[in-house]
Amino acid sequence: MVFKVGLLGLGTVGTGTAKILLDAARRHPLLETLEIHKVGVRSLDKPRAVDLPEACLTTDLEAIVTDPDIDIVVEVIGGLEPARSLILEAIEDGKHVVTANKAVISRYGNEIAEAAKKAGVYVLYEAAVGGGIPVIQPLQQALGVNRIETVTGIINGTTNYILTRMESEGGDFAPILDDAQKLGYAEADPTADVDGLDAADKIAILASIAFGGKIRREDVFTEGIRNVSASDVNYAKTLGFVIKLLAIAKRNDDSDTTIQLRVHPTLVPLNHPLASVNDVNNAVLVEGDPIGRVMLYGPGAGEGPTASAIVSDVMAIAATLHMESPAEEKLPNPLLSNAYSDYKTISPMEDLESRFYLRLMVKDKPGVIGHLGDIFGQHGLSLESLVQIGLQDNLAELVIVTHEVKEGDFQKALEILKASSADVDSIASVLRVLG
Ligand SMILES: NC(=O)C1=CN([C@@H]2O[C@H](COP(=O)(O)OP(=O)(O)OC[C@H]3O[C@@H](n4cnc5c(N)ncnc54)[C@H](OP(=O)(O)O)[C@@H]3O)[C@@H](O)[C@H]2O)C=CC1
Ligand SMILES: N[C@@H](CC=O)C(=O)O
Ligand code: NA
Repeated sequence: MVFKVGLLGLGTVGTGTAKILLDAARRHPLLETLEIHKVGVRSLDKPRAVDLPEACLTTDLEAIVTDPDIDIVVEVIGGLEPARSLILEAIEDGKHVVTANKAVISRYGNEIAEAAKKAGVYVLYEAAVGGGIPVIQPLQQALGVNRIETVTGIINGTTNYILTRMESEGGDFAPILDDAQKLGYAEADPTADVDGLDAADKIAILASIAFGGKIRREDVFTEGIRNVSASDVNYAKTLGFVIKLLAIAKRNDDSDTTIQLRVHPTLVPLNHPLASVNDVNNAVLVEGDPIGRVMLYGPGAGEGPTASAIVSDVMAIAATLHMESPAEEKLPNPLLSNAYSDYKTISPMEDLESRFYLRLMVKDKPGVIGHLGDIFGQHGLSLESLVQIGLQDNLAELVIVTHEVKEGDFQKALEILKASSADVDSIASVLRVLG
């Protein structure tokens, strides 16, 4: 069974989406059931970073959303129009829709949801918030049993990238914004990022899901980062804070219907979990009852991460189509069942490479360190650092960190060390070092 995808847009996100769909190997087997049928763009002459049959490309986007062969429409052209109308037309034509368009979903999500319900199709938008981080689906499903109290997010990659570089390099945001645009993080009009509008779109979407109600987009209090200067960033640092553009949705304690909803630059204490979310990364901190705090963290923008979210939504729809197809009727949902036929081969531990931390007590006499060095050298083991920590009862405590070495070679060297009783009194501890 093959499901056909109509892709509207082949810019940053569209290109990433096409790359995944054209290279399904070693991904979820459902991706093998998906095929790009048509791709809608504005200009046919632009060079493209993906190889698609020329006949695939068209500037006639209406023809894609009404093409009877297409099952799923992916909208990644951005902007309000014609994106909104194309989504509605696709729905009316009985197609499922996947979109990354937070501007459209935050403003017209209710109209779109009504139309989708009437037509009996799905509209999914995981890519619209937090780029590649699964945020929408966890809020709807895995965290759905919780009574959500607060959703606090760093949900604009461009401004987080700018603020992080302002903090690490000093300087104002204009030249750094140029880099964010080149990296494909920023919106076509980066005002939406810098002035907090993009984050406001996203928190409106999250609040609606977290608190189970419609949100009027214009109700989100919004302040961007334009007025945050290099001096503010520096003073904040001196006081033990970092400045982040936070989007906050909070249920008022005494109310089931009233919530707070705002986006503004905020001084975040350095020990807060959101303080270490840097560069283009986003994070959404969810506080709920009974789960407590959960933080969803990862790349919030860019070609690959955003495409990952798009294709995961397409795959979720393919799973439902798969179950509805007459040949497969009564099969379980392929996303909820694991039926693997082959075992994976696990590499033997002795072949794995890692760095090691070693603490040992050695005799305090000349030539010991040279002898240890010989043993390590014979096993291809080079040292990153060696520190003598202290001396007591004629024993010196040495702490060693090795460079990467095969586990098997390290263990052989360790056996010889243990047996070198003339030099080594005892091995106090051996730990593996990450990275
Ligand atoms: N970039 C990112 O990191 C993220 C983006 N998003 C969202 O994804 C969507 C797409 O963003 P992005 O890929 O960055 O945008 P780009 O500007 O890179 O790409 C837009 C694409 O849509 C096509 N297009 C635009 N308008 C029309 C039109 N009227 N008719 C036909 N084709 C059109 C363009 O065609 P052509 O190539 O011919 O110019 C281009 O291929 C937006 O909604 C954005 O908010 C969400 C998360 C992250
Ligand atoms: N411009 C947005 C792109 C993803 O939504 C951002 O910078 O986060
Ligand atoms: Na996401």
